[in-house]
Amino acid sequence: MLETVRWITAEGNVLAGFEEGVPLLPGKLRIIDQTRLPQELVYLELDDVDEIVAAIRRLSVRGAPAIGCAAALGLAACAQHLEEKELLEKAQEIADQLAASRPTAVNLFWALERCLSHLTRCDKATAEELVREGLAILEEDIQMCRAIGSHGAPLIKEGMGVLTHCNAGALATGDFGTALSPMYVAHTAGRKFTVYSDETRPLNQGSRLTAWELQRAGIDVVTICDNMAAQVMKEGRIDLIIVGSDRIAANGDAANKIGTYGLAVLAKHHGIPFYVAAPTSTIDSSLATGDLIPIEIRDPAEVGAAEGVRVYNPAFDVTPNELISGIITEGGLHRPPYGFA
Ligand SMILES: CSC[C@H]1O[C@H](OP(=O)(O)O)[C@H](O)[C@@H]1O
Repeated sequence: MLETVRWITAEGNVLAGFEEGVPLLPGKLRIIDQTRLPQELVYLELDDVDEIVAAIRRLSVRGAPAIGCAAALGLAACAQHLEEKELLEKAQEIADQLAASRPTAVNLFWALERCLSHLTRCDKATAEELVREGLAILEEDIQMCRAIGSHGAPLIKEGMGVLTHCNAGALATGDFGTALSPMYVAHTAGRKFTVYSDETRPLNQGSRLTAWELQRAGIDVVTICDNMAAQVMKEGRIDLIIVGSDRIAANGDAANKIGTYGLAVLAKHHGIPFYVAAPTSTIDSSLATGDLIPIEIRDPAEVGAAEGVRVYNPAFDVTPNELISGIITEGGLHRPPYGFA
């Protein structure tokens, strides 16, 4: 278990789901600061919207489901400082600030919208109601990730080499992860396999986070540089690829960390099955195709180029549905043609 996103009450109760009788306010959004991993496991406890936005922007908390969970509980943490009479109006303003933190992961917008609409349906709009809804979103995410694990685990056979990109593990979700969840389930079932984890430049979520997660779990993991993936496939070391996603369009086109599209093209060339794992909260049915998915362009400084040299730093790319062998959600393994109405 990794307490990526939790609610911590003033009494120090760490909550993933709602517990009757536990005082919810005053409380704070508690996250693992992923910028400090793998050297240090440090928690941040936040209840200020500017600090929460900054934490999402610098990837202290990251990964589509984790960002959604953090935004929901972050909204609640900020709302507890509001007067009840102004809560509905100010909660919308806080949600707008949180929504402006990153553009690609649809879970961010889905979670905020769900919390605000919950508030309008309540007899009385209170911060405690926002905590309850945020904890419901978190608990549902954890269960969705567990279900993804059970649906995806049969793909991982004894002795396989499994390649993954970036981090779509427990750290990117409420717990268990999406792409890594089938690996955890297969490992628990006693199957032996090796995970090849792309370092995933420029922020190295793979070498820093995925390798750390899998090593902690006792799963055999090999870190490779991104530019080694083709050779590793050519050498026959990879039997299966499973990646996460930040937003999936109605036709199954999937946005994920930059470099994923290239892996899908290589997988096609080498005849390697390529799967995307994501909860249905990552599906954006309002977008017909993946070219409509907004792609975050991040700070050039992250790339570490020579002073004064121009840098292009898109954080995501889109894999067309025809390159995706299957999409694993909590509802099961979807095969093409995809149609997420
Ligand atoms: C389970 S969503 C994980 C997804 O999010 C990551 O992006 P970032 O690290 O920038 O938040 C990456 O695309 C992962 O596959």
